[in-house]
Amino acid sequence: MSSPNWPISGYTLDQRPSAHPRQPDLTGNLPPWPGLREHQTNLIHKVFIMSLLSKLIPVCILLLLVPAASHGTSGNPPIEASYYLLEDPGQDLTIQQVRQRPVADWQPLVNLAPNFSFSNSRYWIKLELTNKGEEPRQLVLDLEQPLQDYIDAWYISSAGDVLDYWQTGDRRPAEARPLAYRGFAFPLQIPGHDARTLYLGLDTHDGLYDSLPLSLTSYLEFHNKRQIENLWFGFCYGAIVVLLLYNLIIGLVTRSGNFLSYSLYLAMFLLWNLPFRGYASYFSLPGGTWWNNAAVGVFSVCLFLTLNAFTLRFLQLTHNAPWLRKGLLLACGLMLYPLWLAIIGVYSTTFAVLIPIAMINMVLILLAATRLSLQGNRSARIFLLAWTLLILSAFAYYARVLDLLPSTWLTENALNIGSLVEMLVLALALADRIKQLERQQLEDKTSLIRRERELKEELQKQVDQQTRELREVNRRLAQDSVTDSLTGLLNRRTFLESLGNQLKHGNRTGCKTALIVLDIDHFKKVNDLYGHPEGDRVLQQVATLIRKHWQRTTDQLYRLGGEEFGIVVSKTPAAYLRDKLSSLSSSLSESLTGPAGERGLTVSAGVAIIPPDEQLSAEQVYSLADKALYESKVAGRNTCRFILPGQDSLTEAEVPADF
Ligand SMILES: Nc1nc2c(ncn2[C@@H]2O[C@H](COP(=O)(O)OP(=O)(O)OP(=O)(O)O)[C@@H](O)[C@H]2O)c(=O)[nH]1
Repeated sequence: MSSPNWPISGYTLDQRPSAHPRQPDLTGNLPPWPGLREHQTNLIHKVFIMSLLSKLIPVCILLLLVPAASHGTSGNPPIEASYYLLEDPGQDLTIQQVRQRPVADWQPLVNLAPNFSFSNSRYWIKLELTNKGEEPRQLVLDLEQPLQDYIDAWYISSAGDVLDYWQTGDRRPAEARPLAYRGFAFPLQIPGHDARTLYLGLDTHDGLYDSLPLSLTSYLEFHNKRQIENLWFGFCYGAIVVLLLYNLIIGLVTRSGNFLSYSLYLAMFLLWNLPFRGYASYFSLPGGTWWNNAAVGVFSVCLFLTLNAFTLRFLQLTHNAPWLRKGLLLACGLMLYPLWLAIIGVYSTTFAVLIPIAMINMVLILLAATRLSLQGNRSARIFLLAWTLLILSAFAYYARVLDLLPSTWLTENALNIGSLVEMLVLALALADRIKQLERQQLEDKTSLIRRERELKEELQKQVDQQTRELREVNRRLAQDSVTDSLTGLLNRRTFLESLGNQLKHGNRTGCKTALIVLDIDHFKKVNDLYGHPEGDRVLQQVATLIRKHWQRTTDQLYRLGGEEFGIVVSKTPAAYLRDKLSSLSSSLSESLTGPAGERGLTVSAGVAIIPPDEQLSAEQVYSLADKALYESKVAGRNTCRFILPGQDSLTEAEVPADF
């Protein structure tokens, strides 16, 4: 494989070019460098766009198989490279002064990923290269930090001539970059058995440095690494875009706040990550350098705001952990200040304020997820897993930067992998939440059906019970409507109807029917002498005695009104009735006593006996009995008269024995 010829231009320090010119090489031939650069640009663009669209899993598998590009040079014989660092607190050293500084002022740079963090100093890095071999070598010094604001680079020959000079950095136009690359890479050619020195002057907009990982590789290694890196980033971004669209569509269709806030979080991640990783520099917007720097701060804040919105909804903190919810809302409020700082372009202070708030914010989120996980919340456990994976990947990434872990493909891309896995696990958590909701809905529905059935059964029981009670009430009402409340005997309401029925029954069956009408003698006196309540008591006593004497189920006992009682009997001979009445009369005279114990209350009776062939109405029969009663009263009371239809009444003695 042939390597491109690299230019060696003979600029002196006084002939510093404003850009990096391409001059004929030592043999007088024009090098292919500018064309190569365009070729690289096109290639990287194509690869980036294609990989964004492709999102193919096999690419990922392929990447897993590719070993990481090693730091330093490869091949034989070796290139000797020494790094030195010089701090310029006053920012007033010129390149001439820097070059003249004694060796003792330079500190060997042991860690090839120095991080000056918040500092207003200017820093100088000197790279001394020696080619021990005979062949010329084409190398690239890769400064994999897309956010470095200003970089001035001088490439000096062993004779002290300036061979190349670049002014670049993310606050300078992307076209000024030595290589079309999201970071900053400096092409360095060194002839055989010769030495070169590269000076890098590093400065910031307002005093914030990020880690500056330096690596020296051959051009081919650099090129391969960048291609793979772009494929990998394209895959990650593509996957996130797919996730974003998928969740956004679900969120819009279902109007679910969980999906919408998660989509917003993904969108903010993309908007933050593109400038943060240096890919935004590919999009040549007017004022792009300003936008890219502002976007890192603005979308960092937006990332946390949308993350909090998602966390609040997903973990249902309003209900599950109200005080952590308040904490996150407070963090959101505080973040508005760095958001404003980022918008007005105060870059360093933006992050000086944002970083502590963001750290507290993350602790609150982890606290909430841990707390709910310990309470058995399944969604919180998946959420916690997602964040744990991201944090582990961040540790792996920074451990590599600090040389605590070896530089492998995995550790170099740990942050990307972690972010992607975190988002996938969060998407899984959302899917799981839907499953849980469905299960919950099914359980709710089942329990609702069960409860409905129970309620129906309960209602049916109540209806049955109330129906029974209603029937009982109706029965009692019906009973009460035909019962005399004082004596408990049947009242006059159904008397005539029942007597009529009995007469018809006697007609049909050939049985005699008898109606006895009893009346207490001189009852008025009882009331007058002892009072109405005592009169009531006497009426009850009479009713009790009547019940005792007439116990057959077919006997119908009535209180016809006042002190008058009626007894309807069937199939009973007159002699038997006479004996019964005689017994009743004796019992009455013995039992009916006044309050002072005096005896002598008597009753008179009239008995109408109706043979079965008689067609008399109930009224006629009652008139007959009443007539007989009247005759008893006229006869002096305390006696009984029997009467048959169409005949005169008979005394007890006149009643024939076989009648
Ligand atoms: N304590 C009480 N008295 C009643 C009730 N119904 C009617 N009486 C009374 O019964 C008495 C009936 O009086 P009368 O019709 O003159 O009959 P009597 O006094 O029994 O006289 P003779 O029937 O002719 O023997 C009246 O004083 C009525 O007020 C009742 O439910 N309770």
